[in-house]
Amino acid sequence: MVQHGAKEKCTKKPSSDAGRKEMKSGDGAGRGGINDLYRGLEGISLSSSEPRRLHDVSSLLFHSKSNKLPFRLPFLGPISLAEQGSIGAEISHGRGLITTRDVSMGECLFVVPPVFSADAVEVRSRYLQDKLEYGGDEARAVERLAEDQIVQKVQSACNLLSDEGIRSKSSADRARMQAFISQMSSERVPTIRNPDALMSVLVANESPSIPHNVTANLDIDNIISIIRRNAFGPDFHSYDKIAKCWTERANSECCYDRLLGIYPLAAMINHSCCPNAVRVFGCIPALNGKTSEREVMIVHASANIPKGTEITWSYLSPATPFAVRRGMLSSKYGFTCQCTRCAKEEEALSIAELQGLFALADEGWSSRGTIRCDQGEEKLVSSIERIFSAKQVPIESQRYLRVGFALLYIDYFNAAHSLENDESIERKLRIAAQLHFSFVSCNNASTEHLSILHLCYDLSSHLRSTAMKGNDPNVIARATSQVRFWTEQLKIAHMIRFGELGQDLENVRNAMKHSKLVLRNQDGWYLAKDRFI
Ligand SMILES: C[S@@+](CC[C@H](N)C(=O)[O-])C[C@H]1O[C@@H](n2cnc3c(N)ncnc32)[C@H](O)[C@@H]1O
Repeated sequence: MVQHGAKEKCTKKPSSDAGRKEMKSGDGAGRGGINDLYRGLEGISLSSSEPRRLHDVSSLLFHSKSNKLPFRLPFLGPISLAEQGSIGAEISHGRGLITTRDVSMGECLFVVPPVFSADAVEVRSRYLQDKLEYGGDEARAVERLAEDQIVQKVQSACNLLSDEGIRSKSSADRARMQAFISQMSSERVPTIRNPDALMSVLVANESPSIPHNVTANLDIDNIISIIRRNAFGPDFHSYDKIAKCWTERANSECCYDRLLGIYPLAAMINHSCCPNAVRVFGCIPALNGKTSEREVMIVHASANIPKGTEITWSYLSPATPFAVRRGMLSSKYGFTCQCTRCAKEEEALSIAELQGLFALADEGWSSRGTIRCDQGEEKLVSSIERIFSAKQVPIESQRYLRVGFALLYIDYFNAAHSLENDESIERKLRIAAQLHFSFVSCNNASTEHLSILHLCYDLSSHLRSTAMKGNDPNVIARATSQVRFWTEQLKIAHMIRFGELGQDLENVRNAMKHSKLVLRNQDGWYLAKDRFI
């Protein structure tokens, strides 16, 4: 049961030390310029036979300064709340979200603002002020400052509500507090009697039916525990990168719009290692005379989802190897994942010859970004591919397994940028195609997937440039169709991640330009103008 009882002011000092849900980005140095990408797009038809989707979310992302919103917030698409044991819905654990009709890949499921969030500009200024005190743990310092800011905001809403004199004026605060409290651990919440009413609470709708005593039992430990279990961190970037950027660019503008936010509806989504939804964060224009832009979370379907199916996403990067995934899910979230991918990978673990490979995947994970792409690496990736086929691992299992080696593969493909001959580029492209299809099975349009697709685009356009220098029309036609294939894959992945991009070629170009800049450049995030990933 959500706790309602004696009101108490929150007085203890905030402090924090927990890790948070994060995704790792795949970085690498780019070869082909943006212009190559544009050239590859020329002549590619963007017309789609599918009907237009509910909302063109991309217009929200690309025209965020236009002061126009294509819909009202919160936008709730074809979703509903359900719980384990509900008739007609298979929920993996406790409460969860399901689709209320068949949903197509890329369709927007919901768009919500946070009920509480850390303001990046304020956290950055605190961080730069206190910098000397961090003793080498700058990443933790950024995380702690972000967390402390949310604690303070919750405390002040809480204290405001405890004040009898202003209680009647604070329905927005009451709604936010109610949404916040609804995230107390599932053992302490009731079964869902009225899914619509709970949905309303989770998105902080200001309803007169919200009780006045929502501040009950919310001491500092409760607040911190809710933040640590449910807040959404930087997602695409790590606190490490943010701290580095802030330190190195102390005199320039703040280059991260969001750090940490509380999204109670999104916190209802359960985990799967082969999920059917992805999230991105965006900024929407200020409304009603308010000056600052608002952060929003936008959730899309990353696969076709039949009506009544549970909506899931991955709490970890899909590129996390099996053993690491299992350990992290157990220690951080307290469960063992039972998804198809985990079952297939566990089965593969029983093949003796594959066990050495599992160890390699773990090693690649723990030394990510530091592995050098030399001849040894080439042998390593080739031998992974050879073992898969020699041991006749079923295609489905191969796909799941390959994603756990993604970091090794990404390093390997990055090495292709310094390659001397087209034959080896072609070989890499063939392997890349396998990895691309693997990502489609595990987590469409994840950061790592987009990174691989951009690399594939570069490799194929390099082959096409070489072909153009010769005079063989067949070779040129083949190379051109390869570029088109990868461009099309990129377009689809972008549509999944950022929603329906519409018929406007310019929107697709912008999305590709933006994510290529972010994914492939160490300074990408800083350089990118539209910060919506
Ligand atoms: C963010 S909450 C998800 C909503 C949760 N089901 C509820 O009722 O509040 C995360 C918690 O849900 C549970 N959970 C999420 N995904 C799960 C899965 N695939 N299998 C088992 N438990 C899961 C774990 O207890 C986890 O700590």
